[in-house]
Amino acid sequence: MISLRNISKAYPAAERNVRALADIDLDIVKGEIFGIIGASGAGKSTLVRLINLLESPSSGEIQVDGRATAAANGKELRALRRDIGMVFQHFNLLNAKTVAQNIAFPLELAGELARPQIKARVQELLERVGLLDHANKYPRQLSGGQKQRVGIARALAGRPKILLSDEATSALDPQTTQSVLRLLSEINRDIGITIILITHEMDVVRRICDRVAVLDGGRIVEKGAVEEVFLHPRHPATLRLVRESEGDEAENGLDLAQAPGPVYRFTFLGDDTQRPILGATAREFGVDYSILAGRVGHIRNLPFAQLTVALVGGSAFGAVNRLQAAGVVAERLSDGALSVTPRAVNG
Ligand SMILES: Nc1ncnc2c1ncn2[C@@H]1O[C@H](COP(=O)(O)OP(=O)(O)OP(=O)(O)O)[C@@H](O)[C@H]1O
Repeated sequence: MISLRNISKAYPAAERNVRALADIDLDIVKGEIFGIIGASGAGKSTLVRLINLLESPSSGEIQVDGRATAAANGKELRALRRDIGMVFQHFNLLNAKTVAQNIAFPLELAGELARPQIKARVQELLERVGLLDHANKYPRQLSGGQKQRVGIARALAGRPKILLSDEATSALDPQTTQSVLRLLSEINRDIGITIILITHEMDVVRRICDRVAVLDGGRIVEKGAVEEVFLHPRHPATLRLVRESEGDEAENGLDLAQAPGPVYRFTFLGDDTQRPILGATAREFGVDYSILAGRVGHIRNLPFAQLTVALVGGSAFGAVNRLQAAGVVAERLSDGALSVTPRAVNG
């Protein structure tokens, strides 16, 4: 759908060039929701300007739908840009136009549809984003969430192949954020549009993304299925973003040397969270366990539970093996060595 091959971007500066992005390789697949997450200054905005073809990379190649963008002339570039609908953090609505006029605006600019067709399309989009009753209001009469729904409808107006959302929920409160994310997820499901979601919040990624790439210092430091990256972060930048989203300092302050036995982190995903497997295994192998830290929640609609426990007495080895055989991911945290048994996840 869209691929970035060995992309670097440097900005000229007085002393030496600022390198905003380096060695970026990404393949975003048709129909997926792909998250790009990074802290402030990681290079997200630069990446957005490259993906929406407003700037070109210093080196490397960007392809949209198999078409190389570098060689595109003015007309081709405009056509490629129209394949990408943009949703902005601060909505970027025209204040002097109504909701319906804002949504119609890109269609009028494109000049391909007659007035009645535009009207029908706007109506369809208003319904899609739940704003039928607000068509004639002006942006100042809308809540933040409603403004973003207008932004989403406008981005979809020209039937783009990709929706590029740049911090679309960053200006919204948590509840409104959830409803906007739900809308994006429904749109992805219903019309199969590819969504690229740029954010600094792991929570946004956890709620709706299929895959994620973590940007740090202009490089991708980790990428994969959200289940894998969120539950088993390997890079310190990813760990920081996960901890930030969870407000979870528990494992941070853990003194492994003080634990009553070897410490493991067990991860249960999907149906495994419903099975009483931990207690049954502990009984079978005569192992006691004390819970030192934990988190439970959902990744998209998939439940997960992650428990950090010290195993005491009995056959810890046998118990861990049994859990692993049952599909539980076990990571040993004590003795300095972290051994991970990766779980098979989609993607
Ligand atoms: N036009 C520019 N000229 C010079 N340097 C730039 C330019 N745009 C970005 N940079 C530099 O590139 C790096 C990445 O910036 P970018 O704005 O892409 O990060 P970001 O992840 O979007 O940050 P934020 O979340 O704070 O907006 C920074 O060091 C920034 O100072």
